[in-house]
Amino acid sequence: MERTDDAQTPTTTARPPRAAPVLSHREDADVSYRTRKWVKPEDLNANGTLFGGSLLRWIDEEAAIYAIIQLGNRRSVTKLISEINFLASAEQGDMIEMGLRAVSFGRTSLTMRAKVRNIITGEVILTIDKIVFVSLDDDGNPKPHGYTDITYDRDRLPREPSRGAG
Ligand SMILES: CC(=O)SCCNC(=O)CCNC(=O)[C@H](O)C(C)(C)COP(=O)(O)OP(=O)(O)OC[C@H]1O[C@@H](n2cnc3c(N)ncnc32)[C@H](O)[C@@H]1OP(=O)(O)O
Repeated sequence: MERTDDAQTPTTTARPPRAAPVLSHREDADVSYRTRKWVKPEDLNANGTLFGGSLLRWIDEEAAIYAIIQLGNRRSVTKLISEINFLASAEQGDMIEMGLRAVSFGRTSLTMRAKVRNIITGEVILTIDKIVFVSLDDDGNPKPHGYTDITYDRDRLPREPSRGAG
């Protein structure tokens, strides 16, 4: 039986060669870039470009680790992710980097902004104005974290005496 257009496997159209973009190393005005990812076949959507769900999973994990370090509490959970604006995409083999910055510290929460860019094309893939994480107590209720600004060290990480001791 002849295949219809809808049934065809998507193919990636070759990008015309272009000069490598000059990206600032790890910082821009909005965020500090942290984790880089390589776009693999399992990360693609039916259009043959980066699947938004994969990207959101990576960002949520990145934000969770950032919040845990900033709030000094492993029980920090995603409360809110604001509008996600997909501006560009990435193809198999591209490398992307994810950036975050703390915007404000509340009593129990931390608000961050996120940006993802394509290292190969230099394009911004998405921006998220607000990602809110909440610090929880052992009963799962919001717990005051006591912090008002960013730490650049690992000094808030909760210590577990039974682990890592000589
Ligand atoms: C890493 C992960 O993937 S975690 C998995 C996904 N996340 C979850 O499962 C969390 C499920 N949600 C919950 O358990 C609850 O909503 C909780 C415990 C997080 C919060 O409960 P709430 O009843 O909203 O708590 P409460 O009203 O006290 O608000 C807690 C904080 O969140 C903030 N907050 C609550 N709702 C919002 C909102 N819509 N937008 C922004 N901030 C909000 C509050 O301002 C408060 O911050 P502050 O103390 O710094 O002022």
